[in-house]
Amino acid sequence: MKAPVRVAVTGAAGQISYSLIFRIASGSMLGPDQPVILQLLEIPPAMNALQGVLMELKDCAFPLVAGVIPSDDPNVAFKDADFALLVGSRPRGPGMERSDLLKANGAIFTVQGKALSDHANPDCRVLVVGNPANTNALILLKSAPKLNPRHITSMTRLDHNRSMAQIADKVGCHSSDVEQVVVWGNHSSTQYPDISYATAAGKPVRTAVADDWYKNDFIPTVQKRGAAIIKARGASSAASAANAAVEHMRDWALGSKGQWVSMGVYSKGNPYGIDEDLMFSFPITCEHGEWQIVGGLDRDAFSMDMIKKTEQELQAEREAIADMFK
Ligand SMILES: NC(=O)C1=CN([C@@H]2O[C@H](COP(=O)(O)OP(=O)(O)OC[C@H]3O[C@@H](n4cnc5c(N)ncnc54)[C@H](O)[C@@H]3O)[C@@H](O)[C@H]2O)C=CC1
Ligand SMILES: O=C([O-])CC(=O)C(=O)O
Repeated sequence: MKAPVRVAVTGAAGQISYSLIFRIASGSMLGPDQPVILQLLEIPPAMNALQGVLMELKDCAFPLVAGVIPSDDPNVAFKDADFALLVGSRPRGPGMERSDLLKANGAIFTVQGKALSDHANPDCRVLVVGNPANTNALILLKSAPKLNPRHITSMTRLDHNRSMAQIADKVGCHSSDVEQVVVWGNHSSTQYPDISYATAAGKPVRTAVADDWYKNDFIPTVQKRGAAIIKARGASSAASAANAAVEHMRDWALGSKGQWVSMGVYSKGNPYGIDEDLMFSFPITCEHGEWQIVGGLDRDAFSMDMIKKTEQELQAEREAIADMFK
């Protein structure tokens, strides 16, 4: 057995965490030979609900759980953390855009960025899930000077997985046979799910589907899937979001085995000429605990236009938080 690693999860009594924590504890994220110490952060009014989660966690008797530390203090929850999954923040309701949450949630990420910087393992790998995830991650990056900017990421894996599933339905294959999907930009309704390089069972997808389906059905379906789930469930996606978080961290830590994944990463030094001070989702491969952007992809005029729109939205979100860093 390996030595335990410390995994911090915020919003630990919320909807996403109710799936996420149990998946991490079972070994789905870091592997069946990796014990974990779970460090679970909540706000004081939710500490009772968190006690219930702890009771259930105990009742699972997971062999890989080497300790559980619940806290309402980020300085305690992030102490020596090797991985941090930042879920805790308000979800949107019907009719809202995720960027409407910036005012309510942005401040959380200055406080938690500082706490991570001061107390976590300096190599800590961070995933921001709470919305608006890209710009919250940018706030965190700017608040956490002791962390490696390459180790702060935001989640677009759910959009990536949604894209694979939509393509599989359309061409009639299994979603696991779909490869080389890319989600560019923001986890928002401007995101660009790009099938230009995608294959399904080894065959190019772009020529197998009609242009009209791609542009007028697939792209809006993926862009608005979160809102469709809120409409159907009366609450935002939780189990699929937890699954995406597990897969994001798993592939980052253990390698994507040559597969392309989508991750929001700091854009500094990116090969596509994107503004260099954004958290932007790119095509990524992971190896040995580090990510690399897949370079050298040709983008046609349609793709360039879609990428520009999502970049501009992220620039506007950055403008909206500029006052926090004056
Ligand atoms: N990036 C993505 O793909 C996705 C992101 N999300 C986002 O994830 C976030 C969480 O969603 P749910 O779990 O469904 O919400 P939820 O409301 O069920 O749970 C959020 C939890 O965070 C806690 N919390 C609030 N402020 C906190 C703080 N400062 N520190 C620690 N905990 C805090 C709350 O007490 C609550 O228990 C939302 O912002 C949602 O929009 C949801 C789905 C996908
Ligand atoms: O749409 C939302 O607010 C929740 C979310 O981020 C998603 O399901 O992609």
